[in-house]
Amino acid sequence: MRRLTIINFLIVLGCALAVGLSWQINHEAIEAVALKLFRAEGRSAFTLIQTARHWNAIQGKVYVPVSADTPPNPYLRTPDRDITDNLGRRLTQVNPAYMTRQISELLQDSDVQMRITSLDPINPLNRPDGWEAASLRQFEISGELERVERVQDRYRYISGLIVQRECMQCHEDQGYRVGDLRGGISFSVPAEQVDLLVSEMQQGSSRVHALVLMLLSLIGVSLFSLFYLVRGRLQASVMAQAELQQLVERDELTGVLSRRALMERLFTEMKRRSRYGQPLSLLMLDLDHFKRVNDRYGHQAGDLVLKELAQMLEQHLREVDIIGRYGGEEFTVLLPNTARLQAERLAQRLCQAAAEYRIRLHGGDLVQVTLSIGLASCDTDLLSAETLLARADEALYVAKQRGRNRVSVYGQD
Ligand SMILES: Nc1nc2c(ncn2[C@@H]2O[C@H](COP(=O)(O)OP(=O)(O)OP(=O)(O)O)[C@@H](O)[C@H]2O)c(=O)[nH]1
Repeated sequence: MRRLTIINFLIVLGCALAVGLSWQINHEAIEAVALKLFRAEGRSAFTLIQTARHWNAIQGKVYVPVSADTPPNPYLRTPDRDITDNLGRRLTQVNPAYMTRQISELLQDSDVQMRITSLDPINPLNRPDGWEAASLRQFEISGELERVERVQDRYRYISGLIVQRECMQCHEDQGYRVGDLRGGISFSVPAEQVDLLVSEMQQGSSRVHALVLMLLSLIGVSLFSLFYLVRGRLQASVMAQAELQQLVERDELTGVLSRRALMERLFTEMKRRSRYGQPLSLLMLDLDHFKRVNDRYGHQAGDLVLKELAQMLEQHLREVDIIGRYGGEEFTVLLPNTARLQAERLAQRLCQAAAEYRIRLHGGDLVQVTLSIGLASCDTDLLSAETLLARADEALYVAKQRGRNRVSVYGQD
C-alpha cells in the first residue's frame, strides 16, 4: 500500500512537472504573441506614414498657408520655401520631414506616440532618445530595419528610413546617397492594454492547465491503482495456485512427490516409453523394521527419519529420476530411460547409502535404517503401469523374505 502511495505521488508529480512545463511555454508564447501583435500594428502605422511621406515627396513641393502652428520650416533651406499665392496669402513649403513632425505633434495628447528621428538630425528636436539611438546603431551594423520591444511601461516599435531618390532634394547637403539609412520613425503605446490582454489570456491558460493537471493526475492515479490492484490479485491467485499445486503434488512430511503425483508421472513415463521405445525401471523401497524406530524413539522421531532419508535418497538420484512416497514407509523411484542393469546398480547404491546413513534425532541419538528394494524394468516388453508396479512390489517382497537390506530384481531372484 505504501508503494502504491509513493508511485501515485510520483505520477502526480510527473503530471505536475509536464503540465507546469507546458504552462511555462504557453505563458512565454502568449507574451511573444503580444509582441508580434504590436509589431504588426507598428508596421501598419509605419506603412501609412511612409505612404503619406512618399506622396509628399513625389509632388515635388507641397505648400500650406503659414500659421502659428505651421511657421516656415527654419531647417528647409530652399530658395522657394515661402511664396505668396495670387490672392496674396503667404504659403510655406512642407517637406515630408516637416509633415511627419507636425503629425507627431498632433498625436501628443493621444496614447500613440510617434517620432521621426535620426542619428544626424537637421532639427535638434528629432534627436533620438537612448532606445532609438541604440536601435538605429544596430540597424547600421546588422542591416536590419525593424525593432520591437517592451521598454518599461510602453511597447516600442522603430523602423529605419532609407534614402529614396526623391529625398535627395532635401538631404543631399547632408552627404546621403540613395539607399543609405538616414533615420527612423518610432511608435509607442502604453503596455497597460496589451498587459491586460496578455494577463487575461494567461489566466485562461492557467485555468486550462489546472484542469488538465487534475484530469491527468486522476486518470494516471486511477489507471495505475487499477493495474496495481489487478496485478496484486493475479499474483495472489498465481501464488495460491502454486501453493495448491505444491500441496497436491508434494508429500507434506518428506517433500518428495505425493502418491497421486507419482502415479501421474508413472503413466506419463509409460506413455513416453511406449512411444520412443526407451527402457524404464521402477524401484519400490521399504524401510526395514521401521516399526521398531517408532516404538523406540516415538512417532515424531520416525517422521524425522522418513524425511531425512527421503531427502538423502533424492540427492543420490539424477535430475530426471522421480522419487515419491508410495505410502507409509514405502517410496517409489521412477528411472526413465534406464535399463535393468543400470537400475540395479543404482538400487544397490541407494541400499548401501541408506545403510551408511545416520540420522541424528533431536535427543541426540543416532538412528540407522536399512532399505529393502524391489526392482522391475520394462526393457523390451510393453507393460502396463499397474503390472510394473506389481512386479516391483513382488520383488520387494522377495527382498524382505531374503533377509532385508538388499535389492531384488523381478524375474531374476
Ligand atoms: N513415524 C511414522 N511412522 C509411519 C508413518 N507411516 C507408516 N509408519 C509406520 O511404519 C511402520 C510400518 O510397520 P510394518 O508395516 O510392520 O513394517 P516394518 O516395521 O517396517 O517392518 P518390515 O517392513 O517388515 O521391514 C508402522 O509402525 C507405521 O506406523 C509415518 O508417516 N510416520
